[in-house]
Amino acid sequence: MASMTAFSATVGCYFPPPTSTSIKAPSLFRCSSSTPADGGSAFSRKREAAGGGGSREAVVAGAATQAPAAFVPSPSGDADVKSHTAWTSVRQERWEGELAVQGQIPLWLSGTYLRNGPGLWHLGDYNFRHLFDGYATLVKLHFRDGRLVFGHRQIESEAYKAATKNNKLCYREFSEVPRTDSFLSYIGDLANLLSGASLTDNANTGVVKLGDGRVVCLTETQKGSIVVDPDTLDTLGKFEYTDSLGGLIHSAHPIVTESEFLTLLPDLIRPGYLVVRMEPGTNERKVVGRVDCRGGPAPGWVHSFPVTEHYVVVPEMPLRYCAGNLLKAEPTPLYKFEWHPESSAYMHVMCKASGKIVASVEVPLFVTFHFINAYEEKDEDGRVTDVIVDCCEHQADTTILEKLRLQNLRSFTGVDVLPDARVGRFRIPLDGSPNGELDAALDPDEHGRGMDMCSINPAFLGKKYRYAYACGAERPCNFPNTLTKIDLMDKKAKNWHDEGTIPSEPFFVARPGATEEDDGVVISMVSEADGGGYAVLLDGSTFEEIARARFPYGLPYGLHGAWVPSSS
Ligand SMILES: CC(=O)/C=C/C=C(C)/C=C/C1=C(C)CCCC1(C)C
Ligand SMILES: CC(/C=C/C=O)=C\C=C\C=O
Ligand SMILES: [Fe+2]
Repeated sequence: MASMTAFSATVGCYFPPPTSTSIKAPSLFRCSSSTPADGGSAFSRKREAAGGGGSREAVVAGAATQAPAAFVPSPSGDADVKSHTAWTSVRQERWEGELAVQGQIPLWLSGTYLRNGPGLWHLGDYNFRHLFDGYATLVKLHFRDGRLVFGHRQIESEAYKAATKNNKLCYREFSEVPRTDSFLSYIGDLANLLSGASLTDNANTGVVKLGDGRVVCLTETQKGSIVVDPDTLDTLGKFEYTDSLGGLIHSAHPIVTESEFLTLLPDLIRPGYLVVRMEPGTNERKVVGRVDCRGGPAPGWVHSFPVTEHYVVVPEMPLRYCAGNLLKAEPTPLYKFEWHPESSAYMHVMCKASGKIVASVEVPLFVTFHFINAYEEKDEDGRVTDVIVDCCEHQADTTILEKLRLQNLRSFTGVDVLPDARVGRFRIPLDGSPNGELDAALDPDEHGRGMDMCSINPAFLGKKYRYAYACGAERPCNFPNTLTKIDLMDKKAKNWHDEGTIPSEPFFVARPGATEEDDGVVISMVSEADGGGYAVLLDGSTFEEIARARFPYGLPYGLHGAWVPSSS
């Protein structure tokens, strides 16, 4: 599709032609109190020339030009290698406006797609190390009557506000730790470190719509649960858990439906996990049950976990939390985690109704961030014999964590460096057998041996399903760069690819009234190499592109999204 050169001015504002380099915001659209005290000055362009990879203009909204390319040094120190837009900090704190659409947005698509992710990776001249360190950038695509309004805004976590006010890191992020002097001056004493007071609340991983309508941005620290307004993207305040379950961390990916919010609380003191459930309209989690770890000095990392109709599956991955690493100032090779192959890997199956463990099996070693789905398999008498669990599996290789370092992401030279991944399918027997199986659900070459950032039709959560949408690889690459529809029945994949771009997680939205599993659209936001970007809509069934809308400037890579349907 040809790209558009003009943008609509009906909702937001006029964009000057992309060649312009000036940014002048109409005062109407200037940020108000949310603008960091030091405004643009804390984010000087000097850093780009110095190889920072960040690109942050004066903090304005409502007016934009094509983003200037940011320069980062190549591994050899050559300053000519441009940082891909996906790994370049968001250029301004917020923007909102209507986009010109090429193609057809289905008229039934009415609501807001929200996407969250780490979008600001520097403070002044200081550059963060890891993709997961960035301050949260929340993006919306509001669809109505075939039209599209786009907006983005930084989430005003305590960590973000303190960092922008003081122009330095004040809380512990995924890999970044404040320097002792600034840390002590801001936070206080060591007790605050142990109590979790110094942990980040930077809600940069995902966003969920609770059954009661509240929209919450999340990360892996419990304090990083932040309520936002899905229309204005305003930060409304902390989501406070009113129970007394304690703990500091939880899974980044709760299972959220109209009727419940289920999550896992890893217990680092007495290695295990609490499975907890929260009813819509409340802030109180109740314990469903507890799983004790079978191996290792600590629980395995639970970035996500799967459920079936009747069971919660608790994965015990050999990539385990490490309390020692948590306290270290410098990042270790696996950050806050440690790889313990000797501890083996396990899958525990808990009955949702009783909290009882119905199976606990040893499985082959595995590494995953994201479980795709799970379901119960029955025999001819209707008895459940096995639980099937699918995930984006990194071939039991932890190097993917290192590949997500910004320096590595920014230094793609055309050499293929993305480690292989596959759709890993676990079979967990419920007959008391001690072992479960793990195999590829389809030939990984179908999707270029890249596999992550998945979604399914939410009506098939926990049920036998056929289709998954995810990012695969068109090699050579250093990061998944295709949108891929996986057919788990035919064991085939269909791939969409736009050379040089990085698309974010393909998010499936079902057509209201649909009877086929893949009747709907798939939404993704695409970052181009040189400062541009666009939203793309694919038909969920044919996987053909049906619409695209250019952004005024490209956005950094974002992680996970949610759909908030229009209320009328
Ligand atoms: C963005 C993403 O996918 C994961 C983010 C994970 C984060 C921010 C984890 C943070 C943590 C700490 C700040 C200390 C405790 C351990 C851990 C949960 C890893
Ligand atoms: C970006 C990512 C994990 C994000 C967690 O929320 C994984 C990418 C894996 C690449 O193959
Ligand atoms: Fe995730």
